[in-house]
Amino acid sequence: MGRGKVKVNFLCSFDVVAKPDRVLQKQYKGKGDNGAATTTKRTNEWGVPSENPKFRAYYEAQNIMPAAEWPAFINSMMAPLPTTFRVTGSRATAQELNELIKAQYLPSLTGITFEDQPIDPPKQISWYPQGLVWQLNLAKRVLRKLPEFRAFQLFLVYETDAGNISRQELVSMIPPLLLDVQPHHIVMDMCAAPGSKSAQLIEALHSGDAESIPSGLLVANDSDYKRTHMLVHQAGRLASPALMVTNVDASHFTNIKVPAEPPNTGLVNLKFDRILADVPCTGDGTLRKNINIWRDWSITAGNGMHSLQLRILLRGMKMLKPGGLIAYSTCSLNPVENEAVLAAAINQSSDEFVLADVSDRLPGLVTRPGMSKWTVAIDREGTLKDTFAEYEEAMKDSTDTRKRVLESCWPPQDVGDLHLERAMRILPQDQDTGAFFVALLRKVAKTELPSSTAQDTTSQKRKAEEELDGQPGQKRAKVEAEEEPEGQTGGTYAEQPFRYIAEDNAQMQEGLKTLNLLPSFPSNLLFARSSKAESIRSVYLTNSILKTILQHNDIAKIRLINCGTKVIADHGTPQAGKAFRFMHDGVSLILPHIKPEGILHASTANLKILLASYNPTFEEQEEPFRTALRNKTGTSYLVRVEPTESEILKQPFILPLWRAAASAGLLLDKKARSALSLRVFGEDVSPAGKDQEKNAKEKEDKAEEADVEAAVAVEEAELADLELEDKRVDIEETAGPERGDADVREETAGMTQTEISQSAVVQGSLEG
Ligand SMILES: C[S@@+](CC[C@H](N)C(=O)[O-])C[C@H]1O[C@@H](n2cnc3c(N)ncnc32)[C@H](O)[C@@H]1O
Repeated sequence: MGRGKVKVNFLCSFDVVAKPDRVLQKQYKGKGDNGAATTTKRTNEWGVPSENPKFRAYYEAQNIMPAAEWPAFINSMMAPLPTTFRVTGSRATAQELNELIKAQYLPSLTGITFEDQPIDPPKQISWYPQGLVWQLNLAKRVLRKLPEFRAFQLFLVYETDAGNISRQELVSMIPPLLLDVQPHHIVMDMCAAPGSKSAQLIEALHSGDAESIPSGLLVANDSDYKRTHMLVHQAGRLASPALMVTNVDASHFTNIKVPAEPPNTGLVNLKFDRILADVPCTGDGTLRKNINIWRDWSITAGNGMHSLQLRILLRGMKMLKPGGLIAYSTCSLNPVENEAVLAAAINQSSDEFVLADVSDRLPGLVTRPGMSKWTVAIDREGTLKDTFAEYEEAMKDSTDTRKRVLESCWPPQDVGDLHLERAMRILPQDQDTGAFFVALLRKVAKTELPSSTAQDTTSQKRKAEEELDGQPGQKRAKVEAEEEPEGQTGGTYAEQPFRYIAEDNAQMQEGLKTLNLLPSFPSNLLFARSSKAESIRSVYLTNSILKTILQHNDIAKIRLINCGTKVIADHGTPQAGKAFRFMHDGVSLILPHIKPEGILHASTANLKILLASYNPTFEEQEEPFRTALRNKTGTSYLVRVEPTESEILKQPFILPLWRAAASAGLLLDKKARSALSLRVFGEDVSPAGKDQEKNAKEKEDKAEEADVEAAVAVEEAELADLELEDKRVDIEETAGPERGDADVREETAGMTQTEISQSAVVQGSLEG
């Protein structure tokens, strides 16, 4: 149901239903921090009412925290969320950027005050590995007024645009960390868009040697077609030959086929080492940024999400290898979307799954244990039932044929055995974050299973499947269908084909020769996206498992949207023939396979010239780079710059270069160019940066002109006033004092000339 359609009158009183039903029966008047009733409506900084009586009553009934903590909880939920950002990329470059933040920006952001209040500098998050995450808690209004913070903000914007920094909610960073992904892991992100967690998972896959291609894989899936394209954009920043993006309903994720391990033959279903099920949810943990939830929150919405969440988790569990890990997470506080889903999934899994104890994994992160007791709202009025039996009893005479609440929404009888306390709920007041829920399930190896388990579970499983389907008669067919689910999304699949390029393809061979690539370059792993085999424009590189998958699966069935990294593109013309050039995204993949003559060496002075204009001539460059450029005959090279003068920047920059007859330019998009310039030279020397500066200068000049005009206007007005005063003096001498120039002078005392001018302009515009 779209959020916009939820209609909740949050000032209504709840119906009082006769006992023994427990009903949320408060006539809500709002509660002050001391719990006393008050009629004041809370509003947050946006002026939006930020209390919802049903929300509070429901969660008070759930006991999600001790009653004494409600004031702190509500206060946190009403406050704007601090900005958190994560330094991304390969280990060495991320560490370097982090050092830059510490050495170059942090000192200037420390010890600052605003209106006599101390301003906190960005804070490094202790529990995030290598300290790569920072939290900044500063109102925009204040930020705008502090030049040091504005400079830092500019740096963040540039590096974010260039894909080196990712703004991401702090709590959302937890599930990928718990999964502990290694470069050889086969990983799936079932509900991946917009992709911040996928980006973390890709980084983990690439956590080995920066230049080596991971042997593992990330399948990043989302059922929403448009959102998969957001995902491509986000993951594209961390372009990986081990990434594929798909667009299916995760609860029916189609089995991906791969050849069986020898000596077996034929195809088998690909099984995963790690799966993330960051499922769709009601999202009430995101109240701090999605303020409309205060108004739209519905007491039964969680029940509505439960079934899909459970089906997605169960499908993930089925695709996991024994010994593998699956993280389940939501940004909802509701136990029906959290503990209830976990309990039902564990109980339907033949003792194959256990909740992992991850309490010591992220030292410093404050979490609350998962709950083993909760209650379920069975109608919009907020009638609560503690057990399914009570619910059935209440419903026995009901003629209401609408969808019933599933039994799995309630705690199961064996809830005490499931170790739900190992799940983690994160509350906003603990570390100034959004609210979140996460748990890690481990699929036990077959050898760990008790022998009796297999039989007991078939009947349990049937019952659960029957419940999820809602129609006992249809149970069989559905169970069979689940063995070989069809990917479902609705909508046709009309993506360009993914066509691997034959190794003897003459165009490709010719093109590769001009690029100075070594025979070790995996040209067998290159594909082009086009319906015609002969049309090769953009060339993508994948790893071998991705190639195997593409060769053995119907890509329309897995609804493949994107995969691999664009490494080379053709910029030739039909007349001149192919002219391949390197793409920035693929440089680290090319580097191990390029001959020394394919790399040009440049100084930071050369780099500055390359950044400052798109195609500087050879003549503009300093030696020895100028001669090196002159002596080359090809068009596509990598340029290596050692930032030797820098204390912090130690990693060489390797950038793609296009060499024309008398000029050579970097193949970098505007944003990457600006970010690199700011990072190395402390200013944006790029053409875009200059334009921006020019625009800013023009604005300043205009403002100055306006100031001058206004000053002239003030002078003229003053002259007029003087004339007036002269006249007034004449009159006063006969008629006594009036509000005159002295009052104006008093009002403007202490104002600068510009302020006076501005006040004149404002005054003018008000009047005029
Ligand atoms: C909580 S968001 C995921 C956020 C994402 N993991 C991230 O960190 O950027 C849930 C996602 O699930 C997707 N979704 C909803 N129903 C789905 C389904 N049946 N199968 C797969 N994805 C689904 C939504 O389109 C949405 O993008």
